[in-house]
Amino acid sequence: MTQGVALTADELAGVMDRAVCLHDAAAVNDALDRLARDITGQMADLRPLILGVMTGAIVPLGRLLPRLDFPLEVDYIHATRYHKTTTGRDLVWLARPQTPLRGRHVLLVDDILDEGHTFRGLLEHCREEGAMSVRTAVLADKPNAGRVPGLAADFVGLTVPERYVFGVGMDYKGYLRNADAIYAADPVDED
Ligand SMILES: O=P(O)(O)OC[C@H]1O[C@H](OP(=O)(O)OP(=O)(O)O)[C@H](O)[C@@H]1O
Ligand SMILES: Nc1nc2[nH]cnc2c(=O)[nH]1
Repeated sequence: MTQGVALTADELAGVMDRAVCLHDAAAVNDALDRLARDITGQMADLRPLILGVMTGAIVPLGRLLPRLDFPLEVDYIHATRYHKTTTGRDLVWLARPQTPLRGRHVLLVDDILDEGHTFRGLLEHCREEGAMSVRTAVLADKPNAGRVPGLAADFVGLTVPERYVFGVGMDYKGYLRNADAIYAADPVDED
């Protein structure tokens, strides 16, 4: 697998300085509250299996779970197509969930929906494994003309423009997932 570029603290500080804040920490909190309310409304009685899509889901899922006050199980699924870069390629599977999916109501949680190839592959996998239903939740939705036709998330926190975004789980070349707001990288940093 492609390794991330070793960026220095100065280089990362430059990326942050040039970036534009799209959704600040308060807006992200509100979006997580809304997501939790919507998910609860539809899934509270389904004893769902929630699958975090690693690695990006780690922050939004970790913040969503304490907001969900009903019986649920959590596992993870790991597939990547950006490999710590800013350009998507083929979906590479790194881990399949250990929990059997047969007969389960599954909720896939990810940080961002962009072209949709990741969700398409994961939805296919869950259905092949016999899930009774599969829903999708994302913190950030990036509508674009390259989207897999007909693919949309069931639960969306925020919308972002067609820029490379990072923060709240989303990486910039493997870094900055820990930023507590959602930023758009400057075009000079997008290569
Ligand atoms: O809709 P798509 O165009 O398929 O892109 C969305 C996917 O891209 C990112 O994952 P990435 O492959 O970068 O792995 P990561 O979660 O480790 O950052 C993100 O976490 C989504 O899973
Ligand atoms: N971090 C990050 N990951 C993505 N995966 C697909 N699009 C994006 C994006 O804009 N940012």
